[in-house]
Amino acid sequence: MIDKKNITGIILSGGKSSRMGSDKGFLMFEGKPFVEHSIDALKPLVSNIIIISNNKDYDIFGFKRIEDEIENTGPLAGIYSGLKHASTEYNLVLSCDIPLIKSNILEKLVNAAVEDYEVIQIESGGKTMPLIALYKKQCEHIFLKLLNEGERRLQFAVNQCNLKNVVLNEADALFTQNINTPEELKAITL
Ligand SMILES: Nc1nc2c(ncn2[C@@H]2O[C@H](COP(=O)(O)OP(=O)(O)OP(=O)(O)O)[C@@H](O)[C@H]2O)c(=O)[nH]1
Repeated sequence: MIDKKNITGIILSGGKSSRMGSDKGFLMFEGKPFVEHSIDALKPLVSNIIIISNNKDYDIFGFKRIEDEIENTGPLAGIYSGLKHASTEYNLVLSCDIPLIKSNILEKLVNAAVEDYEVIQIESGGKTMPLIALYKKQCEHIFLKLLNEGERRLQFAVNQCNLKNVVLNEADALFTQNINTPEELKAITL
């Protein structure tokens, strides 16, 4: 397993949250803001955490916050900013809208990094999840090239890398649910 000193946690907390109507990272679940669930899942596995957001409110969590290098361009640009500022070879990237996430799911990504993959992503219920994934820092170069060409699609960009999927069983898949709408929020808090 990779030593945690070689892994940075990168949390994406930008974007428009247009479907939710308010910044998803600050929605509450089980007494904690969503973003804190991502922070807590990362903590045992990484040596430091960077939050990628233009919202200064995220400074209350006490981690380094990086603003998007390229604004309003979606998660691909957010990951690019994170990888550019990270100083470790490996980087665990998480969105801020997966409040059920747990460290043992992320550990599966770290344990899979035995060969020379550039990206290792979760596959859950037949869906690939590049926002629950381990990225090598070197991906920043291909991502910048694609962004400069006008590319915005994260999965397209990830598919250009040497890629492995870690397939979750049905029980583990529950922990990767992402919450985009008030209805989805209501459903998990019932
Ligand atoms: N730093 C950064 N993060 C982003 C950006 N766009 C989306 N994200 C993050 O990427 C994850 C997935 O975002 P989406 O749900 O696809 O997009 P969104 O803009 O947050 O929400 P919608 O407007 O409802 O699509 C979330 O954690 C967002 O915070 C961006 O431009 N910059």
